[in-house]
Amino acid sequence: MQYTGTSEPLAFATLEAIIANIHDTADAAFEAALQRKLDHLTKPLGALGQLETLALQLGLIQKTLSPYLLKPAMLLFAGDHGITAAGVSAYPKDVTWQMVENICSGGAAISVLCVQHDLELTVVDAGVDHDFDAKRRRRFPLLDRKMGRGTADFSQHPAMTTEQCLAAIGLGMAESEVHLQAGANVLGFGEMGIGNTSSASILSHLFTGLDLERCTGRGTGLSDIMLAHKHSVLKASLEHHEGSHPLDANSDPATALHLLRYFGGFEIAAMVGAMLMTARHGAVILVDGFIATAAFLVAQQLAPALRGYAVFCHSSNEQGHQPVLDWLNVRPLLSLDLRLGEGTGCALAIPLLQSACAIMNQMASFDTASVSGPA
Ligand SMILES: Cc1cc2ncn([C@H]3O[C@H](COP(=O)(O)O)[C@@H](O)[C@H]3O)c2cc1C
Ligand SMILES: O=C(O)c1cccnc1
Repeated sequence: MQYTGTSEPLAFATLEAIIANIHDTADAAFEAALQRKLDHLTKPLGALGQLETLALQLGLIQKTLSPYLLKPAMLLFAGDHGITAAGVSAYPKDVTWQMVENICSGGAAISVLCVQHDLELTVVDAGVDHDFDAKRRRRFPLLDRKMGRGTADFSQHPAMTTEQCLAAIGLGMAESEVHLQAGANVLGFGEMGIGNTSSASILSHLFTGLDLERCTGRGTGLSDIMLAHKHSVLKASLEHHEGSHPLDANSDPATALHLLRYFGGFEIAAMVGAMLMTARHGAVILVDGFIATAAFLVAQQLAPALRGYAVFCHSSNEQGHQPVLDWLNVRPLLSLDLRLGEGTGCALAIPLLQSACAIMNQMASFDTASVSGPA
């Protein structure tokens, strides 16, 4: 594939190489072996429902009949969004950096859930418009990897330059690789960035073909009037850039990158890279809510084999998430009416992954337990 206009051919070549090394998890013979093992466990056929589907997926990813979780970790990418100037969020932009500090101090939902579920949490400043105090002692590490001080306002300009977009993808790859090389075989990705449901709405619309209106929700809690305003801003932004990008998001990888650059964010691009690298290492990708799913749509367009590695953790209450999940034809593990992001759905799904492994590794079979199988 060719991506014209980049001054970083090396980064793009690296991206291509990583994509080329994401192997399809599909393996009919091995899947049959996993299914046989599940069917011989002491329970009626299929009685553990979605847990069985999950166990099977983990087995296929790890190519083992005895899947396991190793060093599960959460990477949370933060970035600011120029589109906030158009009044698309119920909260001020400063909440991004304030929440980054709160997350690192242990006070945010994701901080608490990571402690509860024994997940290593790393926060990455991918482009927050704030000078963090590098000397401050924090409970969770904050990595300074700024790609800029917030993206450009995409109602006027592309959100990122090509270089920034590729660099942000590279950042996500590098930070996830740190954990993958240390042995982690499951990574969850969170985000913090006031205004980022706007990016996610446009990307969801472009990559699925669902109506923009269906993909545009209240985010942090917009009123009806503010929601209508957000929709009109997003619609006008698309019209403003019409002609500068191909209409069909699914035509080729270069187009996918182009659209990510125009309407994405630093933290979303970093998630794209992190998801790709995780699959490249044969590890499990935990997909959180609406924003993470938008990143997944981009990443999947770049590497269709990514799909097999992704566990969709929950269905967000953000309008647009369930339709996108339906479009992807995936069934998420949880439905808790969350609408937060931060990776909270990933953390909450961890016990289910542990249970899926436990049934495969610890349940008796009809033979070993001398229990009669189906009549
Ligand atoms: C206090 C607070 C904590 C959050 N944690 C995640 N988000 C979530 O809300 C933001 C997206 O919504 P919108 O597009 O409407 O701005 C993102 O930062 C997302 O992570 C939060 C939002 C707030 C206000
Ligand atoms: O589902 C999400 O990821 C989400 C929803 C609302 C606000 N922030 C994130």
